[in-house]
Amino acid sequence: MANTYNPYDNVLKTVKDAADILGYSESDIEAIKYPERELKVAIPVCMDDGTTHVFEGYRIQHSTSRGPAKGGIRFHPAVNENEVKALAAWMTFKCAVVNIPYGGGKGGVICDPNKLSERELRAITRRFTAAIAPLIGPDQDIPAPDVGSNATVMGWMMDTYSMLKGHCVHGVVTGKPIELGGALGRNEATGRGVMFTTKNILNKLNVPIQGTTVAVQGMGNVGSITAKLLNEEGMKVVAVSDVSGGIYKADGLNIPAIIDYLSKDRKNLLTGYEEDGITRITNEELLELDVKVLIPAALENQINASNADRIKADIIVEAANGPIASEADATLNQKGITVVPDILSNAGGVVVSYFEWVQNIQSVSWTEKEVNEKLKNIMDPAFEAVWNIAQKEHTTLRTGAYLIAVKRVVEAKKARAIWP
Ligand SMILES: NC(=O)C1=CN([C@@H]2O[C@H](COP(=O)(O)OP(=O)(O)OC[C@H]3O[C@@H](n4cnc5c(N)ncnc54)[C@H](O)[C@@H]3O)[C@@H](O)[C@H]2O)C=CC1
Ligand SMILES: O=C(O)CCC(=O)C(=O)O
Repeated sequence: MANTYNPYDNVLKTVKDAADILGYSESDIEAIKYPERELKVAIPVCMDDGTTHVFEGYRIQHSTSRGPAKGGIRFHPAVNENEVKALAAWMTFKCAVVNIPYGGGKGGVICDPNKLSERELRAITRRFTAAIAPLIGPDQDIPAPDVGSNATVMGWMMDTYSMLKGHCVHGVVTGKPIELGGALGRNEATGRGVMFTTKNILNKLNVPIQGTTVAVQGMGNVGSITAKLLNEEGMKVVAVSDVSGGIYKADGLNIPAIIDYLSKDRKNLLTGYEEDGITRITNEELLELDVKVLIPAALENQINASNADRIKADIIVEAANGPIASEADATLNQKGITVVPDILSNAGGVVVSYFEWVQNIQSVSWTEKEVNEKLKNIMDPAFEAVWNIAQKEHTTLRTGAYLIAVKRVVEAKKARAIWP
């Protein structure tokens, strides 16, 4: 990743493009250029070897205009302030485009979970939760899983926060273990939303679902569930990858076998996975494969000025947040590649997080079938609305999504009369 890359600049540029089409003035959008609150914390942890290591963490609330801040917690070595700011802002616009009553926030700790013992990870999580406790809460800011964190981590966060409050607070985090009030279907929700979105775009472009080739970058929560569900729908997943590299098979990979392999290894790495007929490829090669659908489901800035002109997929469904840098968007557009933007295609996770929070607050529980149906009932109309506005305004789907989202956020700010 180039040192000069600042994903927050990407967000601001996209917001400005949409605001210009909407006819908003600089004053109208001034406030959404700045995160409302940023907290940087030091997290001292006693490591297994007895030494003390101080980790750095962040919780940033981009906006609470439409509701409490909402967004995941990332544990990754590349976490930095600009990244968390961008991730928080993307949450604001994601919640707006699917019209759920949240603003946007995000958190992160600079660490590599693959190099930590479970005890060390738990100690980081507990100390981090205590440090950001003044900012979070069911009515203020509700964390959830993101890269490097998961339901187990959310369980530790909920426990730590509840200890500080002196009573059980289910609604402080979502994506929790089912035993602690986690929503059925949350673990699969982001991938399921990506699957709905992929089917929607294929339908719009008159591309058959059966046998259509897909490559998925990243085989974590989002990528692996996406690959699984698309495979079950009859698409041919020919390539997948993770941080250790990728694998390719023209006839289609055995996705259930790959997921089974990954589930047996705590570090979740594809290294060592064997299947007849596979070729090992790099992540760069995966992105440049001649497939119908490319699904980046790992990190930001994977497609940028250095490789955009080599992308051969016809459709890119962004499952990761910010996988395409702004400067690459224009190149992809000129090449006739259709991009379905992150704030729409990966919104399934936060939508089911919203369902989890609603269930927690009301002390009720919905079946997985109910959750999945309600998710589809939000994702499909949101896709349709973005598609329609992009057609009407002759814009990309990304600009279309921001036309809807920016308008909702700006109008909410105006309705609250935040400025005199
Ligand atoms: N977990 C969720 O519910 C949601 C996640 N997202 C986004 O989806 C993306 C993936 O998140 P998760 O699947 O939750 O994370 P995860 O931690 O479960 O998986 C991340 C995957 O990316 C791979 N990876 C890491 N660095 C890589 C690199 N340099 N090149 C290729 N692969 C690499 C990892 O090996 C792993 O397979 C992120 O952008 C996240 O913000 C978006 C919406 C919701
Ligand atoms: O489920 C959530 O609240 C947020 C998930 C997330 O971090 C994201 O959509 O990027």
